[in-house]
Amino acid sequence: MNKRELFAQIQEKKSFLCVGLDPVMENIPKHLLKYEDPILEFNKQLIDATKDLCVAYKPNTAFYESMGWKGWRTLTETWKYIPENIFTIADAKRGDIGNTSAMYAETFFNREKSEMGFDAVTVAPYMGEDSVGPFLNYKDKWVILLALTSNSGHKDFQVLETGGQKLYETVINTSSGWATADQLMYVVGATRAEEFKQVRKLAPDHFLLVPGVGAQGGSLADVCEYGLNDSCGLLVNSSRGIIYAGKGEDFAERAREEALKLQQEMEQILLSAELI
Ligand SMILES: O=c1ccn([C@@H]2O[C@H](COP(=O)(O)O)[C@@H](O)[C@H]2O)c(=O)[nH]1
Repeated sequence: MNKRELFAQIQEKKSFLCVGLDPVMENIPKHLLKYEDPILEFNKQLIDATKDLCVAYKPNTAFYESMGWKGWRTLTETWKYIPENIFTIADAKRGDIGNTSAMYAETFFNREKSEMGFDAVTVAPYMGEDSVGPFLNYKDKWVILLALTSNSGHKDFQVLETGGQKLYETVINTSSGWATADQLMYVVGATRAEEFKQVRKLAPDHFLLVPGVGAQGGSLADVCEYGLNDSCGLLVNSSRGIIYAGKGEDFAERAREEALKLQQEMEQILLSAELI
């Protein structure tokens, strides 16, 4: 899905919500345990309940990888279940020397080989251009580079001054020369709302993937104050706040209610910004 198509989806659904699919077996409602793959069933019901309210799904691969080969199967089947017109993000935070990155890229992008064809993968910038390049070789796919993350540890490196600017600013400045805003997004945490003005100075046209709303306490309104651009430019993620809104048989309805609250807030924001 290209940038124009993504914005068209946002306008049609009046939403820039990304639902994070981060399931943990201990939190799966008990009545689903009778299924052969309870987590897949959980994900399917969540997708059915939210697919008209969101424009993206973001499974974090750690939640699947931790279950070994069965987890990879669940991830693959979850990806296959997501409707084709919804943007899919493998939150895998990969990046290695070139030939290894090429294998990571195949894992998430090469449907013929791995049976998964995500639209985007999250990538760590630390190893530099040759580690990101193999992902960018897939011209119809997206790289979402970690810039300013939502966790408290962001301060250990990302805001340190290097050559007169913060490290995350260097990441954006340098990497924006590697690909256009049609192929590159940045992760910027909702908990870093005070930095969005600066991020937008450096990356005016890029989409930003924004985790940290919901369980981590970030504010959608604060993010949007400076985060929006003329293509919306934001995919705002909530995982636990949506998928664990309810713990019983009505978990999917409760998840829908939480997703709806965010979608309705997003609709008002898009209207105020005259983007719909
Ligand atoms: O800076 C970052 C980068 C990634 N994440 C991931 O997003 C979700 C957030 O989940 P919540 O339950 O909504 O807190 C999760 O997969 C993180 O690993 C992030 O939070 N911050």
